[in-house]
Amino acid sequence: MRKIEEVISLYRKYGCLAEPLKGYISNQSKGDNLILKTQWKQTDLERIENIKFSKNYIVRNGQPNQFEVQSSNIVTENNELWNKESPSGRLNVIIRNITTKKEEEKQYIEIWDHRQKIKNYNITSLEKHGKICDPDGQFGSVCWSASEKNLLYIAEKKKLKTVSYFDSKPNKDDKDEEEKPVKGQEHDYIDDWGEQLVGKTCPVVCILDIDNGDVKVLDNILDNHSLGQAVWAPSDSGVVFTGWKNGPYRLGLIYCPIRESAIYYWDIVSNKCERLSDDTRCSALPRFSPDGSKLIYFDNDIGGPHYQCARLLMCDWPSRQTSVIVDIVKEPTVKSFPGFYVASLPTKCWSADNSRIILSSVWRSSVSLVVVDVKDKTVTRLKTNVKGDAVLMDVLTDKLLVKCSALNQPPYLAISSLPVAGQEGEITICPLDEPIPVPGISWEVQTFSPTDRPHSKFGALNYETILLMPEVSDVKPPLIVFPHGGPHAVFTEGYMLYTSCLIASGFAVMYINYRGSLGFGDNNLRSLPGNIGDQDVKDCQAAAEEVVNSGRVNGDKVVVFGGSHGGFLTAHLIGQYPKFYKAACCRNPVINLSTMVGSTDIPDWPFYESGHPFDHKAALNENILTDMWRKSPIRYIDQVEAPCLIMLGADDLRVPVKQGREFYRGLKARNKVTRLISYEGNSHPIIKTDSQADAFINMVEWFKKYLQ
Ligand SMILES: CC(=O)N[C@@H](C)C(=O)N[C@@H](C)C(=O)N[C@@H](C)C(=O)O
Repeated sequence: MRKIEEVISLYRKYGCLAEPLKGYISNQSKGDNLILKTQWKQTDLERIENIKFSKNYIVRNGQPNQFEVQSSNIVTENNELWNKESPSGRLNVIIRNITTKKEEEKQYIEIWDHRQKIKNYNITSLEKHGKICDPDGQFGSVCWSASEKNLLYIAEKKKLKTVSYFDSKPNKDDKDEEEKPVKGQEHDYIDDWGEQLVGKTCPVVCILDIDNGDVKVLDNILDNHSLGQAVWAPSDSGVVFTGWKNGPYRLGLIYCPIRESAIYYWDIVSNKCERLSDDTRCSALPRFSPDGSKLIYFDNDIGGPHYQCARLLMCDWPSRQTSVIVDIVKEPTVKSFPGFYVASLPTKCWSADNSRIILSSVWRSSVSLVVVDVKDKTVTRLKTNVKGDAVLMDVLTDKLLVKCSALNQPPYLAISSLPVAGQEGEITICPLDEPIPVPGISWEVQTFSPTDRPHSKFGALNYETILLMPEVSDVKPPLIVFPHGGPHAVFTEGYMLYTSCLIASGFAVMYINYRGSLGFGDNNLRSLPGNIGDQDVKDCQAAAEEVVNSGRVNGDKVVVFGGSHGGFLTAHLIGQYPKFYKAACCRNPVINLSTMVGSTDIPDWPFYESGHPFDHKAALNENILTDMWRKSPIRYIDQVEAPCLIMLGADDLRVPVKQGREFYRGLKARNKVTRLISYEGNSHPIIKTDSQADAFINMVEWFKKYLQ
């Protein structure tokens, strides 16, 4: 293992690489020449901040899949919330966040042509709505009308002004009723959508008239709903959007596409709103075909596992007839299509001839490009000529802009071509910049079939691990067992900074996609709820023992690391197998399911994952309390021997700091070696520039100390 000074310099090197955030193929692209507009981020550890910059490319499409690339100069922008060109490519909109000298936050919508800024609207001063939602966020979207006369965006609904009962400022009589401030409600609790959506209470659809700056706010078209993901309907006849039901109270929405939601259409002429999707399902991610004849979206159950296998549906726009294009896949084979697991979709995801959809989806332990023919409802995996994950960023005239990465390869952008229908086999990825891999990392995916522990309902299911090894190691490396969180999430063959730095520091790392992970079929995913703390723990331990018994790692130097549900598994593993692990590090761990219920933004999660039904009226009782305790790591705290480092995001609403603190106190009271680090300004993900770097070095130091 490297010295800590070397680990720090490794992190400085790999932790500050530029990473592509988003990009699109410009509508100005013509024939052979593609114009790509991309936005990047880069960590600056000296300034302790993430900077953002844009980069444009001209790609000449010579021979098929042979592209000549020129990249433009780099322009930095940190206050740009979004930059999107109009359908013709003639105009660009920039939504800008400005903090004034008086520390006021103002938002502007700027319209640019090829020469200069031609309009600049101070949206905040209009006082028509609250803050504009991040277009990349849960609710966000920014969409030009086909006419290029209007811009669709999502903003927080305007909140009532409130004043004290003792406010003596005279009420201006000219104010209409809803403008008059309300007395005595300044301290009312305002329900919001929870983790990373604090203050997001009721987003609404807004329409800006590009020419005169008027803003129309659609804040009364759908009662008691939050609106988002809005797109223009064909011929700008109205707006299609996703509506999430607000009441009776909101449950955390991020990472939880199971909150009651439906797809709606608001007609601009009638001002009427109609629901397009099934109100017994959760629907989201509406996308029109280029000719406007078809609308697709995804749906899954309301409630249940927080990520699920989703259905792909298509609405024939003229007739509004809706059909299922791709259904849930309950039990795929190791090689077959495992179903759709989609957290987001690029704005454009259709082939030029309106017959196919292209997207990225989890496919066992990787993220793959997938093509769906909406006529014959076939699903084809697009294999690429590079290892790792391929995430679709944009499609235009059957050219694909793809974000690629691998376990040893930081993310880069590439261009490729969609094969003709029926011949979707392997595609050639053409990088826009020369990929620079992290040297010395090899890996292999292993499949486990725990036939000795079949699931009571679904029988023999399998799961996978990814074992990453340092290529150059004169001794058997120590092993970090690394289960993912969720639990309905997955570790894939894409790049992760922490992992590449751990390997480069001399550790072996084993990702564990235990049963219940995404990408292995719906039955696999649903096998875990009700069995957490047992099935997932045993899956992790079986995999860890297998790799130790294989002699490839130093079995006397095994440690474990995990975040959130991965932290839950970490705490379980050191409690249930106290002699096996020499040290542990858990980030925002779930420690006690019953005490999580009253403080998390997702109280349905501890109920559902421990096998108990949930609705908004759900309350703990003696039976549930006992069962939750039995499934929680706190149950095994007396057995813990491994020194345990606990890292918390001080603002975490998902797994509140009380969980980690409960574990810390229990360990301290039992004279166990433990340390708790609380990172201010971080929520569930500990990703602030300095915090993320500090957490990594502290974790490596902790492991090195107890592996000596
Ligand atoms: C997949 C997922 O994130 N599920 C949500 C319900 C969730 O936030 N789960 C947390 C308990 C968790 O484990 N989150 C993981 C993904 C993490 O590492 O933050």
